[in-house]
Amino acid sequence: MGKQPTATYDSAFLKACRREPVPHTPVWFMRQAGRSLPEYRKVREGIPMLESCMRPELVTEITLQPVRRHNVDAAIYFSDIVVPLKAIGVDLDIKPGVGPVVERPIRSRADLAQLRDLTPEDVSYVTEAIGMLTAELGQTPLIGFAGAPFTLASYLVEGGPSRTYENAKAMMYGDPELWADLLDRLADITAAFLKVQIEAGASAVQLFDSWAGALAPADYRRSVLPASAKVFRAVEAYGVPRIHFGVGTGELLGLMGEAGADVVGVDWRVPLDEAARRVGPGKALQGNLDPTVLFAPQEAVEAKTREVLDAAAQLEGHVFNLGHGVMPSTNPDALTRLVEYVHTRTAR
Ligand SMILES: Cc1c2[nH]c(c1CCC(=O)O)Cc1[nH]c(c(CCC(=O)O)c1C)Cc1[nH]c(c(CCC(=O)O)c1C)Cc1[nH]c(c(C)c1CCC(=O)O)C2
Repeated sequence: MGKQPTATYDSAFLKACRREPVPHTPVWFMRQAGRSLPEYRKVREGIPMLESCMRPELVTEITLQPVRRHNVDAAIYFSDIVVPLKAIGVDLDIKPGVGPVVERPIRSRADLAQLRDLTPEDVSYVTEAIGMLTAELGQTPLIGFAGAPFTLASYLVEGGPSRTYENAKAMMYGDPELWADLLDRLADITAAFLKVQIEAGASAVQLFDSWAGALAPADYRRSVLPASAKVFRAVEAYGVPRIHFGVGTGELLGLMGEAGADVVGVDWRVPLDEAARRVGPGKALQGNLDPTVLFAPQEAVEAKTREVLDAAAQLEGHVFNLGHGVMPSTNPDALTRLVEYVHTRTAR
């Protein structure tokens, strides 16, 4: 990775991603901004989710809220995986309590016409917000992110959230050429969206392939990995760490690393020492406390956290996180205490 002469270069988070020695294990949480915070619910009142993603001042405030409150080692840009799709004109919305809903699902070759390339002008509010954010964040790194081609395709083909991905998988098995073209187009959009964030000042990027765990390894390798690898290759030259995360991906961890990640995110189902064996050398790991542990008393949270840290003891690089996003009903004080506990316990 190239050396970046930036204020964030020597942060514990970026050092851990680069597998260098750290003063303490860095911590951040997926979905650290959002409904678990009363200050978030207050500023979002009456503003639809997608609209709030397009207001740079609001994005800046929401992104900073968990950094102020929890003393986490990184901020994650407040947005959503469907923002770049909305920006190129796909008719979709985020329905409260449901998730992304697409007006005209992509089921045929003609439907691909909904997807054109993304230009920086389509998301000028992202460039503006990241400029404001990095000025405020100083030495705290900002993580940019995007949805991976498969997870985006799952919403576009199904038309909304799904448990089975039956339409997406039917296309993948039944019309592999259309599927490959769809994922390739999504790879270009995703890569362009990550480039905008890196050029605006993001210090790292995370590719969320949240639902890839629904796939068998052979299908992932054949029908999904090439598109995700294209995304990682497209941003390689920037030299910023690339994190690759999915849920239920125990059987895919090696392949998710192979796709081109520097850091592989692990959910709570596979202990980190076993995950390291599956991923192989040369990559850091991120994770992996079960987010529901935060509903248990502090002693139980600490005991489960020690299990994670013990399993991580021999890793080349470890970024502490939950195994998936913070649940909206989580007590935010439990998160603040968790950051403090990990920092104290791992201080070197
Ligand atoms: C699959 C996925 C989506 N969006 C995202 C993913 C991948 C991450 C994951 O695996 O959880 C990514 C995402 N979405 C959001 C963030 C915020 C950044 C952060 O982590 O703090 C991130 C990283 C904000 C959001 N994205 C969404 C919210 C809730 C909307 C609100 O606050 O009104 C937030 C804060 C909406 C959304 N958007 C999506 C879902 C499933 C939902 C939840 C629907 C609901 O329960 O209401 C799609």
